[in-house]
Amino acid sequence: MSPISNQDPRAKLFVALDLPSLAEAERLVARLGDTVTHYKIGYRLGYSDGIAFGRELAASGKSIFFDLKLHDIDNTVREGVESIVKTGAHYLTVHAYPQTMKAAAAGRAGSHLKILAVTILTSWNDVDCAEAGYAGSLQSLVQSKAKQAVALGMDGIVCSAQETGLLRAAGIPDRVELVTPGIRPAGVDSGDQKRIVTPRAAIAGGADRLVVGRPITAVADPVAAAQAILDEIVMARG
Ligand SMILES: O=c1ccn([C@@H]2O[C@H](COP(=O)(O)O)[C@@H](O)[C@H]2O)c(=O)[nH]1
Repeated sequence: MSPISNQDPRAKLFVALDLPSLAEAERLVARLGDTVTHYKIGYRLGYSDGIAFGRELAASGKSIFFDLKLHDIDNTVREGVESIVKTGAHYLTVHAYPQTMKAAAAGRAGSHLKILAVTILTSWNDVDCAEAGYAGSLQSLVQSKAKQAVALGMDGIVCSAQETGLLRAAGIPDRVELVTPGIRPAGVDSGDQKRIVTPRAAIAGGADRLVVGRPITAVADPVAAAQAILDEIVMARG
């Protein structure tokens, strides 16, 4: 499979393979076929067969995003990132703590792996930030973490699509990708997500890539659900 252009709407959509088993993930990827070109592998699959599966998908031409949200002592983060580089994956997340981001930058040096810094989870709101001991508003936290991530050489920021305008206005440069989970088509259950945006509004508001799990993986017709989101992406671009 030749690499798809960034202008192709499929390059904007990462489907989160949060499935209970490798067999179910393989079945879903086969069913989605060429409709989906970008996949995210997180804790659920990553802690079982997901790393090997991601390596296989990357070799077959899919774009792979390991959402492992690393945060550990520097040496462990650096060595973990070095292992992920060897899988051929394209993206990896780390939590946006300065030491962790510096270690991740060292681990991926000289490779094509892009490191994304997770600011504040999209399942959090202001109350959750206060409960975790943060002072200041959620938006100001996202902004300061994003600025620090850019200063430390991160390639992208994970935030809600509610914050993309704010981040660009605050000077986050265009070369830094804004990757946004918490995407919900109109009328779809938000589940545990607290900062949700529709696919169309997210793209119109400046999100570079959307991360979508359950609205595609937990429905009767995942191909139709993915296609409807791709249609919204096209509509948003006018
Ligand atoms: O802030 C964050 C960071 C990561 N995620 C991940 O994205 C998907 C979203 O799945 P849905 O089923 O569409 O809610 C999931 O894998 C999360 O771990 C996030 O939601 N928010």
